[in-house]
Amino acid sequence: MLELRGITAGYDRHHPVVRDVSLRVGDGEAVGLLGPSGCGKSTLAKVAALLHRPWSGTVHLAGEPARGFRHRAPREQRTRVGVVFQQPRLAADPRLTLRDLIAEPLRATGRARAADRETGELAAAVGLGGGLLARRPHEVSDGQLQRACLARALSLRPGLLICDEMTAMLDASTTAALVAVVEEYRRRTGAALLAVGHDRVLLRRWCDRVLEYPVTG
Ligand SMILES: Nc1ncnc2c1ncn2[C@@H]1O[C@H](COP(=O)(O)OP(=O)(O)OP(=O)(O)O)[C@@H](O)[C@H]1O
Repeated sequence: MLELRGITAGYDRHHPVVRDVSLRVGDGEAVGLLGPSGCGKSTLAKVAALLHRPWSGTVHLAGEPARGFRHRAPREQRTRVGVVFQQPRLAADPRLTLRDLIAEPLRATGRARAADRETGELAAAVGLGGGLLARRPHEVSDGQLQRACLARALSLRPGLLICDEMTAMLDASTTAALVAVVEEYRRRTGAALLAVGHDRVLLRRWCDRVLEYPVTG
């Protein structure tokens, strides 16, 4: 589903933060990526989600080479990947209600009717009560906001879900609930998972395979 070959990436021309990394996530497979803080895991996750252009190397999604990154990534490739980041308050637009946050990708892809119908179902699937959907990010807890971000990431039914330290800020019961939602989604759709994090025990329990940074295959 995802193949990264020889990825080198960074933010300042002279200091790559990811150096020649290769990694493969097969169809339906769950791969964990462990590594110390600052080693470049999130940067690699952004490259895999087509949100950051690597300096060199190739990204294949569902067998096709990436045809662009960031705003140049074609929609049909971008929507194959759902991403949930560590800090929902940085990822979520503070002006949107949780309902609009979840519905936005469906509306943006011309499915406004489906958005009206499916937003409640997506919210229920991640354990968000309907009463919370009219609230904005500052009016809910981190756990509730992260549930909304997960519902949004699943809204376009991606074949690959990338969870970049999705549960790092959450307590044990919310972590277990969100992992269960991802598991149920994967069971139903056969989607693949790339889970990035520091929690070795969680990643070992959650994933078919756990890679340690630096990874080469
Ligand atoms: N947008 C950015 N602009 C400049 N430098 C950045 C940017 N994002 C990350 N970096 C730098 O790139 C390096 C790798 O960061 P990255 O977030 O990929 O690491 P990480 O392994 O995910 O860390 P953590 O586990 O702490 O989240 C760090 O030195 C960081 O300061």
